Amino acid sequence: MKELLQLSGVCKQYGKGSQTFQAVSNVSFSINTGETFGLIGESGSGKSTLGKMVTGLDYPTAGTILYEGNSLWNEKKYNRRKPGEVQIVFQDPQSSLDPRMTVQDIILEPLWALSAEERRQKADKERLHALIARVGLKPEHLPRYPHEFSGGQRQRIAIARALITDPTFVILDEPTSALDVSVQAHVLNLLKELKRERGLTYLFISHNMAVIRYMCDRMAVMQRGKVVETGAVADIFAHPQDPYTKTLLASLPSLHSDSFTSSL
Ligand SMILES: Nc1ncnc2c1ncn2[C@@H]1O[C@H](COP(=O)(O)OP(=O)(O)OP(=O)(O)O)[C@@H](O)[C@H]1O
Repeated sequence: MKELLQLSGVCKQYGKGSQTFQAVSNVSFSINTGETFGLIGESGSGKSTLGKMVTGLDYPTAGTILYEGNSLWNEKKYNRRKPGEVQIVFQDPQSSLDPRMTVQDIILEPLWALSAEERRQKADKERLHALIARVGLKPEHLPRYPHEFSGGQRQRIAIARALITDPTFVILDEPTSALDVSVQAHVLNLLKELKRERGLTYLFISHNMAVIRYMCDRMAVMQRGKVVETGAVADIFAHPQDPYTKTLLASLPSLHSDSFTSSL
């Protein structure tokens, strides 16, 4: 399998002098083209920080991140080889969508990173309508504002926004954690279908083992900034090695009985 993303010895330290904090410590793993790679860990374990370093929102203080073999960072400078190729969907669509922008402007906004010619092509009305229909929205939604929508609909807007540039790699940072359990399953299934249809590769960040098992091929377990275990999801669920992974799995029986797993 071809490696799309390779992280080697990645660190992120915040602060200066005696006030430093190591949010990510010496993290290494690879993500293959076409897979969904899960990143699980408790709150504050460094998952979102890793996602931000891959999308260019924050720089690593040590280590390398290669995308298709090329380094994404040169010191603090993010090398955007093909703008729009890597996109991110955040956890909370309430705060990640600008309340002053219409749905249409929100979805089209990532196109400003592209060339004028590409922008014209990708902003084509028929293409936009096909995309919003695919994520479960309607043309009459386009002139409206985010507050007029439910949490699930807002996350569909965020997904359309991430896909408008035709990315190859999408980071899903707790994409359904803020949603009602019944809505979660619909959005997860939509993400699975979109991946298949578009040949996407996902980095799926979650603190929910049931969601990771449902969505991912391989996974890494993070604790306090470090990766404590990496492997195929089926293997880790069958034979967890690290005590922390075992603790996470021990919490699963209660998840089995919740309406998330029964609604899938
Ligand atoms: N800009 C920042 N400055 C200082 N510390 C930060 C900054 N961003 C994150 N941190 C700290 O780094 C640690 C890792 O945060 P991160 O958001 O990556 O964790 P997480 O695993 O994604 O947690 P959650 O599931 O709660 O989002 C946390 O202790 C957080 O407080």
